[in-house]
Amino acid sequence: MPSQVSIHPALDQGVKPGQANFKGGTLVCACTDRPVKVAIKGAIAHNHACGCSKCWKPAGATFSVVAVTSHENVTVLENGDKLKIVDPEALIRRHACTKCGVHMYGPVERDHAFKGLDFIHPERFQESGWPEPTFAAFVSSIIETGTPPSAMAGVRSRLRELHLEPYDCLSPTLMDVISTWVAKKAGTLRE
Ligand SMILES: N[C@@H](CCC(=O)N[C@@H](CSCO)C(=O)NCC(=O)O)C(=O)O
Ligand SMILES: [Zn+2]
Ligand SMILES: [Zn+2]
Repeated sequence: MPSQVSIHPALDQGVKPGQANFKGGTLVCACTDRPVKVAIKGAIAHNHACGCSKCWKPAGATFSVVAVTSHENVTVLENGDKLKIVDPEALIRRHACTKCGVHMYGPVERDHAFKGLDFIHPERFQESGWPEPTFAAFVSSIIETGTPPSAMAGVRSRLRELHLEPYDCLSPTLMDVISTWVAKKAGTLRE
């Protein structure tokens, strides 16, 4: 009997594997009139489901689907006048469509392990074949947007069923990248 817990409309029927040779495409917002279009010329990485309150999610989703790409891969193609930065002080400077609310790209410009990367939502690619999410991040954060703590065991169990290992921050790989960067900057790690 499949679980009734909903993670994201694009994942609830099973996570569809992407194509290894996916090299980008065009992200399109949800507007029917003058949609914002953003070209991503290159691979995307670290695709994951994110439970944080800041990432854009479609209606009905508990988690977002979010990945990174190099900033140099990102070009606004059409209707960029509709974009506005959600929170200029945030690490991820999410550029959202002011009409439909979809976040189109979010560069990290600050001195940080992720500097030079942009966060994007692969479900907005007009092309298919983007690499599937491989883990779930900030799972406990869904409580902040209204999921009752009593539902968390079911959510984590459903994520594991979908092969999206749940973490309450980022994946160990990404947390190691951040800590390595911090340690090198502090001079506690020299390798
Ligand atoms: N509990 C908070 C967590 C918000 C948070 O730290 N989000 C992460 C992950 S976003 C994509 O994986 C983050 O790095 N945020 C940086 C930023 O938002 O600028 C909440 O739910 O709000
Ligand atoms: Zn829009
Ligand atoms: Zn997030």
